[in-house]
Amino acid sequence: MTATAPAGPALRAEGIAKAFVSGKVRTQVLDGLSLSIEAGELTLISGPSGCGKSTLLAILSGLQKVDAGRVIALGSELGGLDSRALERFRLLHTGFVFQGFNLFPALTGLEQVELPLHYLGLSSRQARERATQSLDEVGMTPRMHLRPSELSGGEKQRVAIARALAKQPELLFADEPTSALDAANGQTIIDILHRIARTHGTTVLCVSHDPRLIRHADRVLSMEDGRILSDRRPAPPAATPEGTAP
Ligand SMILES: Nc1ncnc2c1ncn2[C@@H]1O[C@H](COP(=O)(O)OP(=O)(O)OP(=O)(O)O)[C@@H](O)[C@H]1O
Repeated sequence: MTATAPAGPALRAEGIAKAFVSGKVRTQVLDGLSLSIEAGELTLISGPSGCGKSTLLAILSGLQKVDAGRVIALGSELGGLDSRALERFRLLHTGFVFQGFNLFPALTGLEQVELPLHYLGLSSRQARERATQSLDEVGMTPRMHLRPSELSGGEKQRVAIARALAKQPELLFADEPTSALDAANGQTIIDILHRIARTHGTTVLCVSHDPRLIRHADRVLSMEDGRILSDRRPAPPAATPEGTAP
């Protein structure tokens, strides 16, 4: 399977629907939602709790299946891939950053980042090179030999971002990446995500309540009740004089 750089949007959803059934209760989370996500941009999906943001992200990243509609990622229709091909697509082309970091307690930062690179078939030397480069990019070189229990929340999230980044994915998904962090650490994570979109041309799709993210996003989609209510492009943050807080 190949996923060539698409001429159009990096990600497209067409009329997607998703419901969850628990006992006799059926919750229609998404009902005919369509959107296009442009390549190389940081797109933020915001909206109140329970409106379906995480479900949408899980569907667009191939983690969950739709009941109806289509998702086209990098030119491949995800619904047309069998589970093996879908797994391979996710391995080769996507990275995921979670609110709770999802790091292995027993592994150092460097080992966490190297692990998926072995699955990609890189040699130990190549994996080490790429992992150290990614950790350097998120400012974690001095602490890359520490385990999660020895790292702050912000540092753990930076390791998780380095792990996603080291795969050099075209698509990077982030689900509430700053919600477990204080203001300063949250800001660092936002800056890193923004820089990844800018310097690597990665398509970054981020779900968040965090209003600080809005002015750093190229585009903000506001969701409510499983629908996109607004689609806007915030003005880029104004340059601040050196030494003043942004
Ligand atoms: N696996 C599931 N089984 C049953 N219901 C689910 C499941 N996953 C999500 N839901 C329901 O779907 C709705 C949307 O959930 P989702 O997590 O997508 O919302 P969200 O906008 O990301 O919320 P939050 O901002 O609080 O994380 C909620 O009512 C939730 O309870």
